[in-house]
Amino acid sequence: MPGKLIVIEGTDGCGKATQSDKLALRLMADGLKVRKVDYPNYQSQSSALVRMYLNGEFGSRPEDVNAYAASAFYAVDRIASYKKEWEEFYLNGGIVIADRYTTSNMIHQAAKITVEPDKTDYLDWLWDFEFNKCGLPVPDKVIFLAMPPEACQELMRGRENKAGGVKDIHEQNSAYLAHCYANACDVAARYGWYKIDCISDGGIKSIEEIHNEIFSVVSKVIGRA
Ligand SMILES: Nc1ncnc2c1ncn2[C@@H]1O[C@H](COP(=O)(O)OP(=O)(O)OP(=O)(O)O)[C@@H](O)[C@H]1O
Ligand SMILES: Cc1cn([C@H]2C[C@H](O)[C@@H](COP(=O)(O)O)O2)c(=O)[nH]c1=O
Repeated sequence: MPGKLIVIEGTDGCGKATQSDKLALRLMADGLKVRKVDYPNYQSQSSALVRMYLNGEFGSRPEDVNAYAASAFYAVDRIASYKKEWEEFYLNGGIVIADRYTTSNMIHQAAKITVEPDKTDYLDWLWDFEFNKCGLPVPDKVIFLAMPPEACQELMRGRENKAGGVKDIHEQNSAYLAHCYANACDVAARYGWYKIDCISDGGIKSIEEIHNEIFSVVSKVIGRA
């Protein structure tokens, strides 16, 4: 019987790695069969086209590659990782914690499409493509870290740059990231994602506070509440 797939989502720098690592470690410490995956899978050759895109080799603006083409790059990387790294584990009952998933295409690629019905058409296409046609599992729960763009910028400034000082074409474009955040709020509501408001009383909630909220939601999903 398949296990569970839990996705931690949000815009760039909102705390996904921090929270997904913490969650996976806590579940493992509780003796559960857990695996953590993250996307893009930069270490794998399967992410070559994603890396070329984010490095600006197809154009320096996100919209230089349309939502459908860019989504296909990311989907191919995910399929390779699923087949090689976690399909068997998941189908045999393992719990998979994903830092980003198909849901990142919903946030960052759907943001390129501003008119209706084009955006809904794209979202329907993406669902059918990744889950029905390509056979990736549908998440049991998507937890959306609602961290506004200014707060994400603050967190990313405080972090050592992931790529040795070089920002990718999404990170270089603060207007695009702000637009992705607005789109993420819309998509989260459409798909019933669990939304965590990461700001309270004008400040960013602590890592521990956000973790406890995530843990309580996930405990219900895995039947441990
Ligand atoms: N709630 C928080 N309060 C304070 N600092 C935080 C919080 N959450 C994360 N951080 C810090 O913010 C930085 C960015 O967090 P993290 O790397 O987890 O984000 P991310 O969403 O995975 O980033 P990316 O989208 O670039 O992969 C890190 O230095 C992390 O320690
Ligand atoms: C998995 C995935 C990612 N993206 C976007 C989201 C980010 O802007 C970049 C990846 O950068 P990170 O900071 O290294 O996480 O790519 C996307 O558009 N679609 C996806 O499926």
